[in-house]
Amino acid sequence: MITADRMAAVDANAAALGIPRKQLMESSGNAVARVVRESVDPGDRVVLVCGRGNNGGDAFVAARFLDAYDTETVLLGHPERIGTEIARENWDAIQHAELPTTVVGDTTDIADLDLDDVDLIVDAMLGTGVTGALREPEATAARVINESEATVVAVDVPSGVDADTGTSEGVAVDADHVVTFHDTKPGLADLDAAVTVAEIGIPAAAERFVGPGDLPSQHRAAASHKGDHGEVLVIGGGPYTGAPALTGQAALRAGCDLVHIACPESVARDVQGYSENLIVHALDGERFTPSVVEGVLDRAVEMDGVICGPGLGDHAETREAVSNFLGGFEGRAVIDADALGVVPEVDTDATLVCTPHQGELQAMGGETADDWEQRADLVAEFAGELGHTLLVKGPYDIVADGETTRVNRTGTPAMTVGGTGDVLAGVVGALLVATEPLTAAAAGAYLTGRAGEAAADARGNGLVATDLLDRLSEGFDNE
Ligand SMILES: NC(=O)C1=CN([C@@H]2O[C@H](COP(=O)(O)OP(=O)(O)OC[C@H]3O[C@@H](n4cnc5c(N)ncnc54)[C@H](OP(=O)(O)O)[C@@H]3O)[C@@H](O)[C@H]2O)[C@@H](O)CC1
Ligand SMILES: Nc1ncnc2c1ncn2[C@@H]1O[C@H](COP(=O)(O)OP(=O)(O)O)[C@@H](O)[C@H]1O
Ligand SMILES: [K+]
Repeated sequence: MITADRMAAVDANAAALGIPRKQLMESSGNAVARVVRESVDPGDRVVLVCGRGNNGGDAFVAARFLDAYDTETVLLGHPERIGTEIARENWDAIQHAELPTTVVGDTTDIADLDLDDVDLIVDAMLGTGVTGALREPEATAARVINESEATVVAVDVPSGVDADTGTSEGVAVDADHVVTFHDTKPGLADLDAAVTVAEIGIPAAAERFVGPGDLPSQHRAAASHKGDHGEVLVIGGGPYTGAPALTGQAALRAGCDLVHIACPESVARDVQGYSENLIVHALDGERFTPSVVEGVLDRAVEMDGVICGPGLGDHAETREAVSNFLGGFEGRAVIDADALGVVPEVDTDATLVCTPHQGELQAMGGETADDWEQRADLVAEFAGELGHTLLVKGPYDIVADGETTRVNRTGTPAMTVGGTGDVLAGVVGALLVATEPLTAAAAGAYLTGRAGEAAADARGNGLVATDLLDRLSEGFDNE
């Protein structure tokens, strides 16, 4: 079962693996033709009613595999308005091959569409790209299709039906058979139609490994204003000063508008000294202690997200302070480094993403394995028990929430240098502001690894964590 959004992401991941969309379209069209051939006899009349998107593109391909039949490929709308290059190329191919086609909307009107003596209609007007009720001429075409005696084979989804919900806002094609691709869609379950799930050559890797399709959109409304894109609080520092500053700057580089650092006054000036981009709030004392938790909670509740842990140190007072903080916090937080040990013991209403390396995972009570597939199963199980999302760092990062597991392969051994985990925590914290935990963790691991690769290209094993900061925003240019 796969949703339309997830299908689009998997599509993009397949392309990044070297399986271009046009190849997927070829496989889809071939699969449709195979089902059509099982439903008609040679010489039967087959009409393919096509839209201007890739759903139509699938049928332009299918037409090439149905040359033995009396086919007619009908395009609703002018070829100039075909919306994608791969659909356009497949339309041009059947034109050059002189397969019979009709264009509706210019000279021919949809009402002239004669489907009376047709044996089989391929419904390729709309698939997962439908928005709202069918407009014209698709709506009339759907009615003409439904009134005909022909067998109706729908491409991917019956036109007008929402692939995720199975409902339609207006008229929808009533199909006898649906040929859907790669995996079934939630909206097909209750349809009164036979459903064929066709493999179209998308490898499991496109779903399992994090890819460009898993990155949240970087689109921003022109009318955005300060703070719209995230205000986060880093709770860190104590013995260490670099870690919270790395985390805070990484959160900015991952798109946050405002980053606050709550750190002990003993290191506040040092942390502020790293960057004017950070807003530093000094906490009484030399480490994070229960006495300042109340004030930190008051600030945290104003934020879109929190990153707790970088450089906190593991003093007993600090562990108690983290425990008290999580006991009172109900928002979204990344928990990293020395704060991780507290998570299994504390009862919190917060939505957490924990980012342990394998040693920290074991200290939390989790199990690990050298083989990443075994590790993935162990981490998924532990995430389920914890009730939080885990990002277990390593050569392959394992991201799991107990329901879904993704594996991130980006990164380089040059990233074992200190501070890269602090950068990762900042990236995940920034994404967690506006993205679901699993997606934020998967995308954070992917982007941090990509930045590490870019840094290693330039500096080899001499890369340092700050090299990643400049390269983070480069990774966001997903297509
Ligand atoms: N891995 C995969 O997923 C693969 C997917 N593949 C195939 O791609 C399909 C998705 O393609 P897609 O994204 O181009 O969208 P699609 O369904 O053709 O519709 C877009 C068109 O519909 C139109 N339109 C929209 N709403 C409308 C309305 N209410 N009433 C009327 N028109 C409306 C819209 O017009 P516009 O709004 O742009 O003017 C645009 O022209 C998918 O279902 C599968 O078949 C395969 O090739 C292989 C692998
Ligand atoms: N051997 C490796 N190969 C690829 N990426 C790695 C490797 N070791 C660590 N990384 C990456 O470096 C980042 C920080 O991981 P790690 O060094 O374990 O964290 P920390 O800095 O907290 O110890 C993660 O994004 C991880 O994927
Ligand atoms: K369709």
